Amino acid sequence: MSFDHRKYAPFPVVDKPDRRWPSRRIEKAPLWAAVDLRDGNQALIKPMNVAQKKRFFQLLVELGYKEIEVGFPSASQIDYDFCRALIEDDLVPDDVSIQVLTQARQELIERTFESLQGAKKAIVHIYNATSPTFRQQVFNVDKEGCKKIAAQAAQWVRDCAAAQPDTDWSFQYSPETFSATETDFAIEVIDAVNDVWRPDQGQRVIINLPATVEVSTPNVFADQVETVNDNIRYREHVLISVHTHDDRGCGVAAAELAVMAGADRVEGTLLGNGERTGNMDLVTAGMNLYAQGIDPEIDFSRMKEIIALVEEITEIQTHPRHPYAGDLVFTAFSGSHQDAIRKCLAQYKPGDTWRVAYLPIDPHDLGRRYEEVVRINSQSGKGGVAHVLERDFGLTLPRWLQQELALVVQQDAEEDGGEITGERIHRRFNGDYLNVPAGWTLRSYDLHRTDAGVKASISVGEKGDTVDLNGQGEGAVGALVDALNRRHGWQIRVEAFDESSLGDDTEANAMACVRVRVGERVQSAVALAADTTAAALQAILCAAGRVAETADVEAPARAQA
Ligand SMILES: CC(=O)SCCNC(=O)CCNC(=O)[C@H](O)C(C)(C)COP(=O)(O)OP(=O)(O)OC[C@H]1O[C@@H](n2cnc3c(N)ncnc32)[C@H](O)[C@@H]1OP(=O)(O)O
Ligand SMILES: CC(C)C(=O)C(=O)O
Ligand SMILES: [Mg+2]
Repeated sequence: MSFDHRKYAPFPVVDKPDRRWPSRRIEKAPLWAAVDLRDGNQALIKPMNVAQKKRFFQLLVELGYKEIEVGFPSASQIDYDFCRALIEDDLVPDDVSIQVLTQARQELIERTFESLQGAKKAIVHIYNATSPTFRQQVFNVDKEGCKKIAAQAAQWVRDCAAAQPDTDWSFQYSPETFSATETDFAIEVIDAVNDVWRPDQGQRVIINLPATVEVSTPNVFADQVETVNDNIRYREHVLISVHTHDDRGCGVAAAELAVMAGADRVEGTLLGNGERTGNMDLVTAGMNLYAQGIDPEIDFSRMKEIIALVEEITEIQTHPRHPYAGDLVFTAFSGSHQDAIRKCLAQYKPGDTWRVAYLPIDPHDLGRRYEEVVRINSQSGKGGVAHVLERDFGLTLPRWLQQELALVVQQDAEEDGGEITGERIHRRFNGDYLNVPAGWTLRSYDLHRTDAGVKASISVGEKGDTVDLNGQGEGAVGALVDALNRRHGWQIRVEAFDESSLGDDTEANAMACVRVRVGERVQSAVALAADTTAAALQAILCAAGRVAETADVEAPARAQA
């Protein structure tokens, strides 16, 4: 059997009874570093060319990222050329630092500094892997040997920087595979690097803690970060950064808990592109803050632009359920969700704190439309159908009619198997309730109030082919019902009747909805008209006409002819 979990060992828990991070809250955005052009790039089937890197860099700058890892210039001519272009064409704003990565090898470090000649400010980022697997199987070094690689490289970096004093240098060190390294050993290595760099003497230093491969639950990573935070030398003089990957699907969670555990800075990529399952997603992490009322300091209102550019350059499509960014993340198909969203949206006023069921943020903030929020399929209920008619066609139906229409729409959806558009619901509504059967159009009406009630003379039919119906009742509707009963020998009972006025932007001013019973037959109808009386009379005529059609009764004017 090859599917055998005994091949794997559990990651050891960290014994840390004094952990403080679980009761902390993130109250401001960390310093973000975008590594799309390096870590994201090294994961692409087709790595970026210089022109693509320029466009991506420009977007990152415009969004608000201040530290951007632009490549691995000692490894690739494109990355080298890109660095030169950024510097020589003066493409880096004064408040933005470019960052470059290199292995802890002298010739590579020297070439890296060469690529940065003339930069106003830059971050040189060195790494070596520190975990037992790497020490034993990849580098074949003991702990001392591993520490020496790091300290030696730190020295080369310091020397190279000293030779280019016009640049404002930051130094960054990553104990690669930190999360799989014994934490006390990682601290030893970090201390050895900082003993060379001396952040306490004014050198800006970033200590970046990578979950190169995510190997544990995020709480374990947070414990590791808090341990480093509490025990490294020069802590108050260095920035602690985290760089998480998403192998277990928790890259963002691990970074968030790490910030609670003391990290000042977070590295990631837009939409999470990166090696294997990806890097920590800057969009999700930033928007998670935003949804808690914290300024992410990045402009995600340009979400459509972010998605378009990332998709074009990475040639990777965004999952429709991708947090905040996917096509479907603001869409509810299920009935109870739609009902709750509709009720909350109706109560929400601009300026209120956002409290809308099932929508963690306002879709408008990311350039999305409320039109996408409620979409109808067989999982939908009356609330959703009503919402679509209200939203797209300005029609607010009474509850009993919502229920009736929703059943019909659900049948359509079940037969169809997919989504039912707003237009189709509207067509169904018109066909089943609103369209007037031939010969049953209200032409005019004349009402006389007497002591006995209302006497009505109602002209019905089509142009040039009308008849007057005369009846008496408590009101106009009663009088029409009386007239129809006399004419057809029916006993019409009005079971439900609702009328409402419509918005200013509609031709009709009033809507009436009726449900009548004629013997065993129940029929609902709706009418839109210039006034409420006309709407009520037309709705009754429409319902009567539908009953007549199925009972083989002629329309009044035709019967007369
Ligand atoms: C987790 C990360 O994302 S780390 C970044 C990874 N990104 C990349 O590797 C992309 C760019 N890299 C490259 O193009 C190449 O690896 C280069 C140009 C940097 C180096 O290429 P090469 O010299 O051919 O070596 P190769 O790629 O095979 O690297 C392996 C050698 O580097 C050593 N090495 C690997 N990482 C490091 C490091 N961080 N510091 C020092 N030495 C290292 C290995 O021990 C091995 O040495 P050996 O040849 O003596 O056994
Ligand atoms: C080089 C480091 C920071 C890295 O990308 C990783 O460990 O994932
Ligand atoms: Mg990485």
